[in-house]
Amino acid sequence: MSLLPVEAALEAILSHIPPVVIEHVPLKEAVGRVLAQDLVASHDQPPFDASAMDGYAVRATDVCDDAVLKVIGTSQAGSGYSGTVGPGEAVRIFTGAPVPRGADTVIMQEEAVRDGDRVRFTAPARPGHSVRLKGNDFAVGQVLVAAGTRLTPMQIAVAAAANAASLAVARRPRIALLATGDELVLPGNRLEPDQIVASNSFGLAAMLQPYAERIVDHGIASDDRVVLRSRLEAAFADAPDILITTGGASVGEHDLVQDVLKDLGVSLDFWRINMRPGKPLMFGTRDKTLVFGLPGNPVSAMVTATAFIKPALRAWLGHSAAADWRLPLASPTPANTARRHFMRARLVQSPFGPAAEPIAQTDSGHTSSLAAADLLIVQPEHDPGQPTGAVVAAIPIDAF
Ligand SMILES: Nc1nc2c(c(=O)[nH]1)N[C@H]1C(S)=C(S)[C@@H](COP(=O)(O)OP(=O)(O)OC[C@H]3O[C@@H](n4cnc5c(N)ncnc54)[C@H](O)[C@@H]3O)O[C@H]1N2
Ligand code: MOO
Repeated sequence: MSLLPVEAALEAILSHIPPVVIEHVPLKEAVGRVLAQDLVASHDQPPFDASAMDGYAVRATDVCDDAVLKVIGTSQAGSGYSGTVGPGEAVRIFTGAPVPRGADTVIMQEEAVRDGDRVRFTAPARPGHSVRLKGNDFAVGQVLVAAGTRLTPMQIAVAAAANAASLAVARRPRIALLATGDELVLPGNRLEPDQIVASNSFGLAAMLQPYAERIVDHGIASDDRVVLRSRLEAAFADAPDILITTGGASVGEHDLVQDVLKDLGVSLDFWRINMRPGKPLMFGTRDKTLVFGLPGNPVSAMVTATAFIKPALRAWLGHSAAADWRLPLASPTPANTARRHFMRARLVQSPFGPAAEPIAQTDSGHTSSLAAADLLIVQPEHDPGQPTGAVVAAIPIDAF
């Protein structure tokens, strides 16, 4: 049976992503959200020519050898000097205060000798020095943060400086999770023989939380058609934007998820994707809900979520596509098969900078090696294997 290339599956998924929906959130809640409209400056910053130092505002041409100027007033932050600095005059000024009319330069107080209302300077005036010109930081109409940016604390600060009390960000999807499998029990229980602790929904919820308005974990459904149907109906009743199942995606008699999703009206593709780990993947839609059926093997579930669901969520939020990293190998990779390999690897510091150290483990049930990984090296189909130092593509596991 021929396997679907990774790109083809991703393209098919992305074709179902709805347009970004804008919502406005207070600045205090905006960090980590994806900006949906350019943040454009509506005022000049600084709004006036401002002093960068505590000192004296002067006309630079007045400050020559032995010149003594008359101090005619004070300009403080929040309370500027309303007059004009004329020839032979200076204004005492503080950091952030408006530079008064007539003055073009500020000389810091360490270079001034004050005597009553007179001041002279021990250093020459440099015209324009220590003056932050109006609009020097940003000017009206300037795009400060582009739509599609995931907001950092620095960008929240510039948005506040630009007088924005709220920001237009992308509405985040509501995500529902359902694990399937008779053998599964929740963490914290005593294990009976044949039981396995359900880990997928926990890993997925943690992975997807930064993208989601809400994640509802619908728990575990047994491999029973009636039970599975009612659990899926309950999950759909909430009208989630995205429903993710894990397990039951393969070809065994107990792999019922596909049938039941179809019974429930999901228009579903069942793909066998040319990748490892993570060959079986279901994708479909029901009304406005996108449905992902991930394989049950824990490494396959997390890797398919990284390769398909994270890009889908970035697109959902209008976030500019994340570029894979390019990193040198810290040790060689073995030859690949015909399937693209998302190879576990550590990020290590080599004498030449960061490098990818491949992890040999490839079992799709081996969770501890995935937990030790920082990266998934994306090894092309049929790759002959690469030597130490070869530059390879890698997905940083913890990146947005
Ligand atoms: N004859 C074939 N068998 C299998 C094929 C195949 O092509 N032909 N594909 C294999 C591949 S590849 C994968 S991946 C798995 C996918 O199987 P399912 O999606 O049906 O997953 P299950 O059988 O339900 O579970 C597999 C494995 O993972 C454990 N599991 C399931 N859910 C969880 C969970 N929530 N938390 C932790 N662990 C979970 C489960 O106990 C099994 O050990 O099929 C292969 N077989
Ligand atoms: O999806 Mo599977 O990982 O190749 O065991």
